[in-house]
Order: sequence, then C-alpha cells, then structure tokens
Amino acid sequence: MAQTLYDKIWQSHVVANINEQTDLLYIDRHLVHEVTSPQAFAGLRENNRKVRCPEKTFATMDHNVSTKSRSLDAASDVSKNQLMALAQNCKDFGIELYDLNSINQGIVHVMGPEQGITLPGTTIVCGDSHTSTHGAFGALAHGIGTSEVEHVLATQTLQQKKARSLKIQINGVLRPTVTSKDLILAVIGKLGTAGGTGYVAEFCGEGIEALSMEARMTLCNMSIEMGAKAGLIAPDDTTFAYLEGRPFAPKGDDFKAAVEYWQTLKSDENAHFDLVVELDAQDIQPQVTWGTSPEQVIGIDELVPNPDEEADLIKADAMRAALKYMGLEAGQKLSDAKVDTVFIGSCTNSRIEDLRAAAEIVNGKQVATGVEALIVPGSGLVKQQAEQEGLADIFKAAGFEWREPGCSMCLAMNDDKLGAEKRCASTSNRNFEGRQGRAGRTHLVSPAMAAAAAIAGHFTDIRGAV
Ligand SMILES: CC(C)[C@H](C(=O)O)[C@@H](O)C(=O)O
Ligand code: SF4
Repeated sequence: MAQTLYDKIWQSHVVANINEQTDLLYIDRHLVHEVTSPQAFAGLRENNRKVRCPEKTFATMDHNVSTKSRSLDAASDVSKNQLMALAQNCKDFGIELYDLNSINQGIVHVMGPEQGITLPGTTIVCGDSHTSTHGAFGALAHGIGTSEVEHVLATQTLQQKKARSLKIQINGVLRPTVTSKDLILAVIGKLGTAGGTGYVAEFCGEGIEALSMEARMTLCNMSIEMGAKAGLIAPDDTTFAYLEGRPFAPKGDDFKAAVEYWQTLKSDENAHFDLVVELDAQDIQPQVTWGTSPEQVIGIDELVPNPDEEADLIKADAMRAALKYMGLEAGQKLSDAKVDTVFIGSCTNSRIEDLRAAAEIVNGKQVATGVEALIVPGSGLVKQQAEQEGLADIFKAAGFEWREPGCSMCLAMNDDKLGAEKRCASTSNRNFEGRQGRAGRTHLVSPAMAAAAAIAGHFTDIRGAV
C-alpha cells in the first residue's frame, strides 16, 4: 500500500503495539533544556533509574540564560538555579551538555540541526513545543510533556497515538523578499491556529523544494502554531548538502549509505492524505500579525480587519479584544503604527540566513530614533559566523544591540522583556498577550521585515527594497 513519509517513519520505529491506535515508538534523539527537565531527572533519581541512552540525549542551556553576558551569574537567582540543576543532572547521568562555556550552546532547535544531531528518518523529541522545527529534515519530531521526558530518559521509547495526515502543497516559488516565515504565517492565517489539530503536516511542492534548510526549519517550527502535531518535509539534496560534515552526521561510506536510505523517505505518489491544502506561492506577500494569535495576520498592504464585518461572533469578540490589547483601530494601515522595539532572534528566525537577510536591509542605515533593537543569534556558532561575515559590524554600526545566544525576548524568561504597551516587531513565533513582557504588543514578521521596521520606525513594505 502506498505510504506517506509519516507512515514510513512511524512504521520503522514501532517497538510494540499498545492498542489499535497506539504504538510504542523508539526515540532516536532526545533534546533537553533547563526548563522542562528538572522534574524528569528528579523522577529518575527517586526511582533509582539511569538514563537508558545518554549517547542519544543532548542538552543545552537556552530559555533562561542572560543574553548580555555568558556568565551564569548574569542570570536571575531562579534561572541560575535551573541552569545549575541542568548542569548537575547532565553530569550525574552522563549526558552531553552545551553550557555557557561552549560555542555550541544555543537554542535547542538551532543547536540540534547545526550539530547534525537532527537526521532524516529519525524520531526526535524534546520537552518543548517547537521541536516541530526538526521536521524540516524529514524527521518525525514533536514536543513532549515533562512526564514523557522522564519516560524517554528512562526507556528511550514513547507511547504515541497516530495522527491524521495533512498535505500542504505549495505551488510555484515565493517572490523575492517573501520568506518561509511569510509563507507559514499565511498558511496559519488561512487554516487558523486549530486548523492542523490532530494532524501531522507534510509540506511539499515546488515552493518547498526551492527553500533552503534554514527556511524549511522556520516553516516547520511554526507548524505547531496551527495546531499540528509535527511538520515534515521530505529530505532531498538540499538536506544532504546541509548535513554532510556536521559533527554527529554519518561520515564517509556511512554518509553515502545513509543518503541512499534517506532518498527513500518521501510520500509515495498515491499515498492517501486525510486532508490536502494547496497554496500558490506567488500570491503571498510579506505578512505582519496585527492581533494576539498567529492567525490574526495580514499582508503588509492590507488593512487591519474590522470585527463588525466578521460573521463568526466568537471570532469577532476575539478580534475586538485583540485590537484593544494591541492599541490598533480596525481599518488602519499597519505601516502607520510606530514600532518601539525590534527583536530579531528565536528558534524561528535566528539562523545565519535570517541574520544575512536582516543585515542586507540594515547595511549602511541607522536604527530610527527611539527604537530599541536587538539581535540575538540562535547559537554560539551562528554568532561566530555572523561576526566572521561582518554582519555583526553592520548591525552594531546601525545601532542594534548584538547579544549572546538564547531564547531571550521570544518568551522573556530572562531580563529581555518588552515594556508595557510597547510595540515590537518580532521574528519569533508567538504573539499571545504578555508573551514578550506584561502588556507588550507583539507583531510577528520575517527578519527582513523586522530589520526594515527598525530602520523606518514603523512597518514598511519591503518588496522592491532590496
Ligand atoms: C518553556 C517551553 C516549555 C515552551 C514550549 O514548550 O514551547 C517554550 O519554549 C515556548 O516557546 O513557549
Ligand atoms: S526561542 Fe522561543 S519558541 Fe523557541 S524554544 Fe525558545 S522560547 Fe520556545
């Protein structure tokens, strides 16, 4: 029977059938960060258990770290305790940890692919919802809860119920300056934040094949924001080229053999999908969210929608609440809203290509007066590369702050908080109330759109700007 990519990965990882819908799956890679792991390790200790496969478990410090300094002491007391607990747990259980002294330290979803830990056809879990990022490599990757973290640490397996399959086909290629961030925002705008609930979404078509690995990661990263369990993209030559030579990727003949297998990892031509959605890449323009949910999004040349014109009364109420919180009026142009803060970072958009795209806009210009703008690279390696390429100098000369890697203002667990009622152009993935700081107003955009907002002091249409 014709199989989807999801079916293939699933089938090759079944350890046991639990019941008709549920299987016990083998987990190839387990990524760990400081926020969702302490109780899991405590559980192991209580039951006198070991980590089953420490060599398949990788940890990094990201959510709580200060981005102003690489010293642990720069973190708040609560954060420092959590970071120190992670260090102790990794030491006690024999797990590789990229701590603040390591150049490999960074946001867990930037670090995994960068190290070649993320490989096609593998199952990957992490106590973090944006684990979906790794699906860009054709890995079945999703977030898990803390009790599941403990289960995977102890057994290297996980009970899972098979999801339905969703195919998102992108016809044609994106226009210049339109990125995969705009594409996924447009998809979420179309399907809604619950549109993917109960599904694993496979992205395919010409528009996907043309994307770089970085762009594919951005896309899969946000598939969780439409409710999907995971995002998937079939691996191809772009994937293999990215992986070759990475520290944990297979080497030499092993790599060749792996590529042969990886080439089989695609949905068969007649594979059945439970739902199929098609989009035309050429129709997509740079996107900006106007509300407090990623689905509340418009193209840069559209007007903020009017709740009075929304037939669904519940939706209309949510729109009114969002407009109030965001300090916006129905019918206004987003380009008229003054931006106070610009955040370029997060596991969605803090990779080298993202920084290159932002630098291209910024080069030779100045951040608008009164705008606070920060760049937080996704990892030590991204930071180093950006410095070597001269990007850091471009940003610093323009008036951006150039920070140390971490999650930072994506969720403001450290000192990087958006001020109350401040408007932020952010390259992150969530614009919920208070996400970046109490009463802060988040607009999700691509790195180039964020960079342009920093220079202009408001949102602008970047088409034709580069
Ligand atoms: C802290 C963690 C549990 C959380 C997540 O799972 O997504 C965080 O990464 C986020 O983005 O909100
Ligand atoms: S960067 Fe943001 S979305 Fe990504 S893992 Fe960190 S907090 Fe979560």
